[in-house]
Amino acid sequence: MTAAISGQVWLGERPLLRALDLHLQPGWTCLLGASGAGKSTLLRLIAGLPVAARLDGTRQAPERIGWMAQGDLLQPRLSVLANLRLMARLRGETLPRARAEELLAAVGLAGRGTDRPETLSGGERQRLALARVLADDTALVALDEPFSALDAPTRAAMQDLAAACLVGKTMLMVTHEPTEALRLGHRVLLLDGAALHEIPPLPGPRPVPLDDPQLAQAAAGLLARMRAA
Ligand SMILES: Nc1ncnc2c1ncn2[C@@H]1O[C@H](COP(=O)(O)OP(=O)(O)OP(=O)(O)O)[C@@H](O)[C@H]1O
Repeated sequence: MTAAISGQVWLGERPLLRALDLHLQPGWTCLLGASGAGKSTLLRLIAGLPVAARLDGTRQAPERIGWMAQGDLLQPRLSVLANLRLMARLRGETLPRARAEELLAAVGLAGRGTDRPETLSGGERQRLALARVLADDTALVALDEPFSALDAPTRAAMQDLAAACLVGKTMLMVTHEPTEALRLGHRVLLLDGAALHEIPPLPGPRPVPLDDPQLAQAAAGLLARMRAA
């Protein structure tokens, strides 16, 4: 087990989660739910980030956690390479240049090291954000709708790339997209009625191929369940 959180989560007098008992294992756990249900709050609680809500319970998580969100948090004045090496620099460490170049190549950004973030497309910026997560090399990676601003083909490509690059780590990802949750999720959770509900994952390796005949049907079923929630 990489991380765990249990107890109750309260937003003032309103319970966001009543009998929370979540244990995260290596692989992808995808978290869905209606807007305002508390997905980002739960993710941030696990990541140890500030939230408006209060946890009455316990949290167990690694000291350092990777973070990837819709906003890529790139520093506009720094080059691609410098952005990639920034986190290590802030910790007083050095990410060797050869390793940084290797990571850029792994995410399809070979040769872009001296470019500025403004010259990257939305998909390329998220590739760089993924490389930064890989550079951090944390056991747990929290992802808050990281691909939701991307067009459909770029989004699918990022799902494939993230699944390939993050093998062996523990990922908790908030998403609004049932297909994305089912493609990546070894475990799929729906937050509804202040409780987490297990959605049966699809069989086979991750990511589930886009043309898997079971994917569209399962995604339609999950969407219907989300609409009824
Ligand atoms: N800074 C804050 N101050 C007060 N209430 C907040 C704050 N941040 C979130 N909330 C409230 O906490 C509840 C859960 O918010 P949260 O962002 O976790 O939901 P979510 O499921 O991630 O929603 P979405 O899918 O729209 O991002 C919501 O009712 C929201 O209004």
